[in-house]
Amino acid sequence: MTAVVCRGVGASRGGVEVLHDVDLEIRAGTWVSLVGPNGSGKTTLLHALAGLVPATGRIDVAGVDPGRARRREIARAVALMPQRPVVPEGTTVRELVALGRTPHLSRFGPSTRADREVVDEVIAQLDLHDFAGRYASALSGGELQRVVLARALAQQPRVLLLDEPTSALDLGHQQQVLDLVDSMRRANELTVIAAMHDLTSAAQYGQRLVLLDRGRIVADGPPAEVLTAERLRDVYAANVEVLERRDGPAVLPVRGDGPVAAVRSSRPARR
Ligand SMILES: Nc1ncnc2c1ncn2[C@@H]1O[C@H](COP(=O)(O)OP(=O)(O)OP(=O)(O)O)[C@@H](O)[C@H]1O
Repeated sequence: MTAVVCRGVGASRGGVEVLHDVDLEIRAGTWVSLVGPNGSGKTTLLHALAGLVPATGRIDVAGVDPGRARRREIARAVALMPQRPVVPEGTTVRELVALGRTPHLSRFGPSTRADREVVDEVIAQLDLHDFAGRYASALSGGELQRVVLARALAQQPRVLLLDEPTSALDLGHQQQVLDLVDSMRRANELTVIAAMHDLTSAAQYGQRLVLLDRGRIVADGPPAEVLTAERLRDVYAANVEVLERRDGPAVLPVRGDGPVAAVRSSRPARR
């Protein structure tokens, strides 16, 4: 089953078109890692999928057109874990996570026991017990990132959009969070689209990598095909070595004498 379709999608920010002619078709239950340099349009694409920025072309996310559907309908299909979460002052961690249930509540109705169980479960899964009663605004960046992921998971979406989900996390929490999302993907046929800067993690968790450059998709396929040293030099202006490993390619930055010097690869570069 197809979970996400984009046909000729474009989007503008501040009056400038920053996303051009994006075509994507994603099967339900797939993890797609969205990669690309700063400003290449990853956040804009995620926001277009979540109906937060207007887009041209056609978008279908779990049967919903995010440009036309009501917020509540969109929020039942898609959850976004934003790069820069906004936390209402005076909200506890538990209250913030419980906000994820809002699209499922009957209008003005109270939460049900099932809603509270979902909240309890994600709090346990993300090890947030000790924080549950604290104000979210008083958490560290990494703690807040886990809380915001918990809110997105409590939403029980069919498509989960993650915008740099581990940027503030230590190594252990990075693995914990990515493994948890992956286990939910497998268990519930959840579709995951994650903008990630760490290309090795992006390749480890994504069955498919979509590489954006200046608002266009320039490569789309299995990680080992997308991540070549030559392509990364072209797109990122970076010196890297791409190592072939059992669980996917690993991208190792190589110190050069200047920008894009001496690019080497452990296998022939492809484009
Ligand atoms: N609110 C805005 N107003 C004007 N321009 C914007 C706005 N938001 C983003 N842009 C511009 O749109 C382009 C795409 O930005 P976007 O945030 O989608 O990139 P990104 O790939 O997510 O970048 P990063 O990796 O740095 O998070 C950039 O040139 C950015 O400066």
